[in-house]
Amino acid sequence: MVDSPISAKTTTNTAARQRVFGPSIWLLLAAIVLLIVSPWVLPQFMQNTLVRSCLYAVVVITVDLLWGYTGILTFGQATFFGIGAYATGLVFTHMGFSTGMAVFALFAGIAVSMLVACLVGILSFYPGATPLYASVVSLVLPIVMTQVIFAGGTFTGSSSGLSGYESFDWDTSTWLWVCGGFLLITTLLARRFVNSDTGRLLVAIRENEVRCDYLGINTSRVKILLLIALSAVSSVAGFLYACYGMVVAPEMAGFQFGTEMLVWVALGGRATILGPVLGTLLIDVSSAYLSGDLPFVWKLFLGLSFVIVIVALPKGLLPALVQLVGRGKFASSIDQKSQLLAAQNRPLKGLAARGKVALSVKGVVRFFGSLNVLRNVNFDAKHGELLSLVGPNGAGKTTLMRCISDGRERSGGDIAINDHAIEKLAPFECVQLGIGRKFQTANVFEDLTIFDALAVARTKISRPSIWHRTHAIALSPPALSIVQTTGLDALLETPCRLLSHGQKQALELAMVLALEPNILLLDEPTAGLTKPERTAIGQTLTSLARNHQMCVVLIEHDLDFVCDISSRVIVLHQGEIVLDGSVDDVVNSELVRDIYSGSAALPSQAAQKPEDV
Ligand SMILES: Nc1ncnc2c1ncn2[C@@H]1O[C@H](COP(=O)(O)OP(=O)(O)OP(=O)(O)O)[C@@H](O)[C@H]1O
Repeated sequence: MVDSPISAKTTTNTAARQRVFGPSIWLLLAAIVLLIVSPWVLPQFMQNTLVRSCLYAVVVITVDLLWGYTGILTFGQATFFGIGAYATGLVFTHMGFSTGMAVFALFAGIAVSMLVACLVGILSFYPGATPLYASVVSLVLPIVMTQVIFAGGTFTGSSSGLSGYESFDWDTSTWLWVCGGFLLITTLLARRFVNSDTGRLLVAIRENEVRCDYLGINTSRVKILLLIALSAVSSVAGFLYACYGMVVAPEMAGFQFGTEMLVWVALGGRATILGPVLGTLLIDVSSAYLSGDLPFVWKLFLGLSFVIVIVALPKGLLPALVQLVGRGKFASSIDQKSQLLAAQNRPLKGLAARGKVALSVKGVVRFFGSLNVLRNVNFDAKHGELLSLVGPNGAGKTTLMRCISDGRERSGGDIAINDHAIEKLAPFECVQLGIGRKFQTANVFEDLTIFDALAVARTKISRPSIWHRTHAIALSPPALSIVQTTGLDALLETPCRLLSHGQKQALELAMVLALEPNILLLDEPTAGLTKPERTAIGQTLTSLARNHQMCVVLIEHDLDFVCDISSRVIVLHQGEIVLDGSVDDVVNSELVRDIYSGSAALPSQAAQKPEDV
């Protein structure tokens, strides 16, 4: 049972997972030295400000992970900072201070934050929720939190907050080491995390969540878990803030702070970790010095800088700076060569158990308001069958494919995949039953490389690590064959956005095949391809059906192509199946000719008696 290498470029079968260390070792050493010597070189005021800025920067990292990497625009991270701070303030004020109480306050803050994050996550990311809805929920969260604090009266200190409680008796330099060290460790862990398999998955979700869903990835769960983990980090920052400052106030959990953090992330550079950290330190320290002397001018200056950066440097300051000094793409710190391996002589891991019938469609109907797009569609498809769905524009072919791959799509009827009724299953759950769907227009991850896109496609089969980054993946023979025959294996480090239309189509097909499905749904896979590319795809599809016993269901407008490769053809017209037979049946059908010439009536309509009309 081995995975064999496929080319000179990929001639190794060493460990598939390798460690990733960023190139910023000098930056790290400089930060450590700066942190150690800061009490001797920085004035007291600056040290005080930096303690606060370091804690803010930790929360900003969580905002960057959510917004920059995963595409979740959130105003709510301030709330978790506030919960951590208030848990500490409340415990120290009402129960007294001791080391034991501090540990209790720390864990109480983390627990409450995680609980709130879980509720917010479920509300924001339930299947079908839009990104806008998630942002609105995150907007409401700090407002609710502030109102809860106000309503707490003397218990929470209402609008005045809590102050004057006892805390750790450390000097400023110790606090700076503790909080600076916390920031340093959080930054390193975050860099490591975003360079891991899971970091790559987060970018995929940001780039194309629908594609992830159809790759069998439960994106809602990923986002909820991420939110819960990051709420704990923000809560620890809040705990340290409350211990250090010995004061907590409603503003710490408020909407304004949540919004300011978004500005810091945007200014520093989204999805870079280091950019938002440096941006926060720079802006917060500058604000501490300048906002007292120039309160209005400083705010105006900050607002203007934000607008200018967003317009002129949409990626933020750090990426622009790095580009200026010619270091290429900032975020990329991975120097290992990516490898594709052939998964040979092993049972395919992703392959769902085959049913007696691959696909069963019974009485399926689909309405859009009063528009009846699918009417009582019935057919079965077997493994090893290459079934083409044809019909004029608007016949309902794509709608039927959507109904097969998403249990929530149809208005009525039953569909079973490998003998399992799909009921109301979401697409990622239908994928678990053995289905793979390729969309009409090439649907890949524009910002990922070809290798990364294929690696994301393997998420269902190979659990992504939160620590390591996989640099070698084993593809099933069909997926590998597509990659090799289309030359994508020579372009593994190329970002998908640079690929031609045909290459994107091929990559998407390879991604779907990497799932190791036994039922393949393809919506016009040859659209926009050249003749040789069409021939190559046709040969691959017939081989998938014949040699791998895959059930291939194909929507296609090119009838010559359909006739060349299909073992069976279904003709759909105005949402009804009007013919289900062999290629010869279609070629010789008067009805099909009439349908394509626009003069055919539906059999159900033709069968109607004049008095019924
Ligand atoms: N979300 C929607 N809301 C309303 N009508 C829709 C929706 N999706 C599809 N339709 C309608 O359903 C009908 C069938 O559309 P569908 O895309 O399934 O046809 P098709 O056979 O795949 O066409 P084509 O070959 O042009 O892709 C069309 O009249 C279309 O306008």
